[in-house]
Amino acid sequence: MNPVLELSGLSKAFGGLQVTRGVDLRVEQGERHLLIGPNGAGKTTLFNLIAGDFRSDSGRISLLGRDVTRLPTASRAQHGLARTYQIVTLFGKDTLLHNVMLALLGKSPRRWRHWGSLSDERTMTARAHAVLEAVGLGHKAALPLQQTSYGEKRRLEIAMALAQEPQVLLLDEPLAGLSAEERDTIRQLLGQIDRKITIIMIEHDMEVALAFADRITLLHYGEVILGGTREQVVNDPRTREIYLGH
Ligand SMILES: Nc1ncnc2c1ncn2[C@@H]1O[C@H](COP(=O)(O)OP(=O)(O)OP(=O)(O)O)[C@@H](O)[C@H]1O
Repeated sequence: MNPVLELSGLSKAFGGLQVTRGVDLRVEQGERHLLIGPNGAGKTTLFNLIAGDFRSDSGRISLLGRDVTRLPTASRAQHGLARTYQIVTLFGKDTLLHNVMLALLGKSPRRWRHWGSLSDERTMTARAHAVLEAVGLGHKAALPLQQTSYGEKRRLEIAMALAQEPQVLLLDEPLAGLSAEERDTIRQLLGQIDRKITIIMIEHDMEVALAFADRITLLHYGEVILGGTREQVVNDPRTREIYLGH
């Protein structure tokens, strides 16, 4: 099978600090792939390289069989990649509905024009409502975002990424800072995402993350230490030594 995402020899340094070291990674269609590693291992940097927020110094990124190494972030999104960020990056004064509509517009070529016809607008509004319903926020559509809880914002972020109908979704610590109840809501939400969408996730909550993952890659000092099935990586002594044991 062809991988949906393939990284070959990817490297990145910030000044003298080498944070990504010759990373090779293959992710197959529909896979739930977990990136683990101690703080500072370079996980978020790898997401930034994949999404195009940072430019790699060397190596190659192939998305759905296409070389996207030199493409800007927006083009990668057009080619099927969506991500959420570790820090909530939404428009606080705007309603939940408008936030989702902005995400929908981000995917649409209409973005750079004015609104199209009234029926276009109706379709867009209906889709935004459907996306909010899917993450259990339908009843809050008209509320300004700043009146929602942190957990709801994190759910909205996932909704906005899904609204773009990605083929590959990057989730950066979707459970960070959430209560046990909110974590459970996100866990269920993640479990409901269509298997056609490939997901790569960074997450430190091992209980949820391990239940979710098919395959795991362990990073340390920017380098892939090992990758394999969940069982292979969990049972490897290096995982305990470098990550789980700390
Ligand atoms: N824009 C930047 N400029 C300089 N150094 C950076 C930049 N972004 C990340 N780094 C450094 O790169 C290293 C890896 O950081 P990164 O955030 O990728 O790690 P991480 O594995 O995601 O960590 P965490 O689990 O704490 O989120 C760190 O030493 C960090 O300080």
